[in-house]
Amino acid sequence: MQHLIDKANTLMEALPYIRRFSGKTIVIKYGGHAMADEQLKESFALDVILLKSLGINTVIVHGGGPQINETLKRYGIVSEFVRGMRVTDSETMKVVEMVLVGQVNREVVGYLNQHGGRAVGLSGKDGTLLLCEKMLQEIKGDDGSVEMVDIGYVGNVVKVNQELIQTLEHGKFIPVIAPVGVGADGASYNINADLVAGRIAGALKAEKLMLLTDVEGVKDKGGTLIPSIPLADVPRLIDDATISGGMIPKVECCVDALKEGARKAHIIDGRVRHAVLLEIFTDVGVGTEIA
Ligand SMILES: Nc1ncnc2c1ncn2[C@@H]1O[C@H](COP(=O)(O)OP(=O)(O)O)[C@@H](O)[C@H]1O
Ligand SMILES: CC(=O)N[C@@H](CCC(=O)OP(=O)(O)O)C(=O)O
Repeated sequence: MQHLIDKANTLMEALPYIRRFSGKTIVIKYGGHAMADEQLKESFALDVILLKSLGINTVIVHGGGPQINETLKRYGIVSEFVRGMRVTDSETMKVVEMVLVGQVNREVVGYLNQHGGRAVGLSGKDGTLLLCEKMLQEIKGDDGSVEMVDIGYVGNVVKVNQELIQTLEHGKFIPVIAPVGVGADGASYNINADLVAGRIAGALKAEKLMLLTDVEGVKDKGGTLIPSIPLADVPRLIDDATISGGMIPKVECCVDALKEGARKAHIIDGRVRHAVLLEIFTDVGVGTEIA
């Protein structure tokens, strides 16, 4: 009997969170590493469908970095990153679009729908969902000098067509967005998926932005998880290299989303089954909150 009471208690623990989030928007960035195996993909799909059934508007932005790497390798194209952004020439851009829009997006939509969801796949080009401009990357030299580097077809989001997302939400659909945007000239741009999720969360004034990744959260130099990072500490943690590589766009996009009006931002471990539910519906929370 006790285990049944424990189950009921667990459900009751979720009640205040259901009340708080019902009718609100949560933006989830589903990283390429978090799609590691079949069980994880299934638990992610079920989590999202549960949120939607509880009346929580859920918007998915997916990544696909490892999947792009695999295909580029097959084509013999070498790829490098500058501060977590892939240097993207026109040949690389074709592969990025093919993998993100033609493969990963289809797969995420397929999983959600197969488990009973009403997912609709979009790229940032559909309905000009993500209008972009070319991003230049800032490189700081050891002498304190700053150089702006052209990294090709890498985009910064200048405008989000939030009306398109809201139309889908009102129709009870789950938007699943591939991080490929369009420039004013019609060119395709590769956008870091964290950045897209952050801009969408900001534009929608989301209740929560969740970035699912392949580590427990943000760690200090000793490798210990930092549960909460105040906004003001982020530049220092990047400057002293506590935060590096792919974690830089993650924390920066959390900061941007919060400044734009999103209420909370979390970086959590997508390798844990039901990570999304644990973060939203339990008192403990998981990962790192940028506060
Ligand atoms: N302070 C830090 N805490 C945790 N991970 C960090 C930190 N600094 C850099 N990283 C790196 O960032 C990676 C996550 O970024 P990335 O590989 O781009 O993830 P994703 O594919 O989920 O977007 C981690 O696997 C880790 O190697
Ligand atoms: C500009 C840039 O770096 N774009 C990313 C887009 C995919 C992505 O962000 O995927 P993950 O979240 O799985 O890393 C890339 O080309 O890998």
